[in-house]
Amino acid sequence: MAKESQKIVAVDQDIPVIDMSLERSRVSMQIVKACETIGFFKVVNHAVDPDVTSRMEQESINFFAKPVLEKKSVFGYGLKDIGLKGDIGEVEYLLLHTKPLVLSQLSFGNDSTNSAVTCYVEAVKQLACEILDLTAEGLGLPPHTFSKLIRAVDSDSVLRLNHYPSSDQFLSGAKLSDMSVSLPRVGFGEHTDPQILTVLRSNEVGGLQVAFPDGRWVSVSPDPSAFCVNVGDLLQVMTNGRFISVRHRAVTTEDASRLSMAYFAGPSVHAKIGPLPAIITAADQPRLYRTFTWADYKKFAYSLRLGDNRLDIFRSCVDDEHDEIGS
Ligand SMILES: O=C(O)CCC(=O)C(=O)O
Ligand SMILES: [Fe+2]
Repeated sequence: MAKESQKIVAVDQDIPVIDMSLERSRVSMQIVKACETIGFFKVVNHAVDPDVTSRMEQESINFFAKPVLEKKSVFGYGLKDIGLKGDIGEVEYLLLHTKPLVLSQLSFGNDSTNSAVTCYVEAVKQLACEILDLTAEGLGLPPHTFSKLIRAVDSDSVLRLNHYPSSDQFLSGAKLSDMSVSLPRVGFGEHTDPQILTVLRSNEVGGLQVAFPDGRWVSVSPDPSAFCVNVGDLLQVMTNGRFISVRHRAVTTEDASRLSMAYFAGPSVHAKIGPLPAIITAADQPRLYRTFTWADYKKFAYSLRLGDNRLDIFRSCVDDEHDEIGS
């Protein structure tokens, strides 16, 4: 039996759904509240053109329908192995760097693929920056405090396409006659996202679950017209722990395959990340994290398992650092 702390609720009525068309100050307050209480929310009535999303989705479907050998020849493709430390899941994925030059010369698909990916990345980047600007405003910070890190020419943001096959097509080779396939399978194990902010869109098949501070795992109902947004580790650090980098996971339970497209908005590898002085001063709080570069953080994160807590090592022991953050 599931422990109380791991209880799953079937509905996601506790997940904030933020209507981006509402009055700006209201949206910004709602975003800040969601980031502080859960670290996760959905946005609707956003500015991403549905045609741009559909084209990206179709390119993803086309890619995952290719023979495995062909997919394996594409840089960034992964089958079941997540990271380098032995984590596995019922997932195949394609990880793409979002630098314009990389996107204009993809090693799969054709010109139309390149254009679909470029347009989608631009659209979700705009959305991530808009959400981050609203976040900064809600915190009383200069509007571009966070988004300037994403807009930097050498921003290290990535797009990951995840494909979770239906339960009758498990990658592990299990068959429907196998009783265990009716149980949820781990698609993408429990983790936090390392970057600043994640903007994720999925098809109509569910599977994403988020951990609430009270210990519940809440299943997120799929809505292809919405985007799921979650706080990443770096935003937790920059807000000195005021925002929660939410733990989440994806399970496969349905007889249909799930496709998710996650844009991870990150800074340049050289960017210095640490609690923002304005946040520490405003809350009159001790500084919880030391300053580090995104390169330092990534190097350390690669040495850990997917579900490990990566932030503890960056906890502050001293209170005397005043490096310029985000430079
Ligand atoms: O597919 C999902 O809904 C979750 C994927 C995810 O958490 C990730 O790619 O980091
Ligand atoms: Fe994630």
